[in-house]
Amino acid sequence: AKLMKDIEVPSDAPKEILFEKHVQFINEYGKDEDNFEYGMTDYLRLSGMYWGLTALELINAQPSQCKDNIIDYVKKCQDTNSGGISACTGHDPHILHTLCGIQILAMYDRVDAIDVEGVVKYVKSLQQPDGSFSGDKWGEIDLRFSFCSVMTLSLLNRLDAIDLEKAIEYVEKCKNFDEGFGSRPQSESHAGLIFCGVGFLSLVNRLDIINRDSLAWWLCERQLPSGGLCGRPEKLPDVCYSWWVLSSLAMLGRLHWVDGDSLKTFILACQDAEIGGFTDRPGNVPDPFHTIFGLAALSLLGEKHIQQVNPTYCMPQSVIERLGLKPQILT
Ligand SMILES: COc1ccc(S(=O)(=O)N2Cc3cc(-c4ccc(C=O)o4)ccc3N(Cc3cncn3C)C[C@H]2Cc2ccc(O)cc2)cc1
Ligand SMILES: [Zn+2]
Repeated sequence: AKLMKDIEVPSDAPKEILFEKHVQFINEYGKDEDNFEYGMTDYLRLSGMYWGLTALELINAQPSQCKDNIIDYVKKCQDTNSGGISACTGHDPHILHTLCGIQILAMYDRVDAIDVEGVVKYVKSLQQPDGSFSGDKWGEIDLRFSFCSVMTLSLLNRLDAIDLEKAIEYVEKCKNFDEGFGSRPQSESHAGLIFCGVGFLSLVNRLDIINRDSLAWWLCERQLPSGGLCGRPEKLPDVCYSWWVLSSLAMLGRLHWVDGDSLKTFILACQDAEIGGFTDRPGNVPDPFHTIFGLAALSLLGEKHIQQVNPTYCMPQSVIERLGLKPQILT
């Protein structure tokens, strides 16, 4: 039989959630100027802020930065003539960072702080004649950008601004024979893109397009003996795939098909006991990206000391309810 690539969960790995360590890790991340992280993550600063701030919100902790400074930073990242939002002042706007900026403002109920019409104009400008979306003015097309565009507009209650039927038509073209999704039509199925495809259809109430049990089966096939989930066959487990696979299963009403106990053990083992935060797999370097997806996955697995997370938006359920948003979830 083919040897399955997997890892061993170390026996001395953490077995409970190190809440205080994670608060410290997020609040101190990237502060220390001479450590390599500082300059490295300029190009994804606003995304890093969304990942860190949402992690803190889910574990009921406060950011060390005051909320007005955070709001002001998002405002400073909005590009006046395109309306798009950049990761960092002086960088080009991109839909990935535009979404993160809107997610941060929505979480703090401060969407009024920026030029909403400008954001709507920017997202509209990204839609192509075939219904697809580019990520920015340079024109790269990816299913991720369809998902981020529609999520951004749904948070602003402005889905009327785009050709939704064409957008849905394009996403249907990205569905593969295994019911999974890739970046573009005929691209290989990958758990991260499946999350984008399922999330998009959840936002537009069209999960009927998917053969639910075939896709749920493909997703559960990603679980390895270590309990961890991987993104494609023959790949190593990684905690962020816990989120892409679990949230997709949650939207499809098949979360119970995965072995939650062994997955929880794997996720807990990805915590850094020294400095806090989650890594992609036990023993590696923690970062805010894997921290939010580790905590959000634990929330989906029913961890009672973590706030309920919405599987479609990866935001606190209380925020989605306050905004009156009802993404489709199959039961
Ligand atoms: C460290 O190497 C990378 C590689 C890709 C990226 S990415 O921006 O294209 N991206 C998100 C991502 C972020 C981090 C990270 C490090 C520090 C911080 C601070 O907040 O965030 C790390 C990885 C990462 N990846 C790569 C990855 C994760 N697991 C496996 N891999 C190969 C994902 C990548 C794509 C992406 C996914 C979701 C999303 O909302 C935005 C981008 C960033 C750093
Ligand atoms: Zn990862």
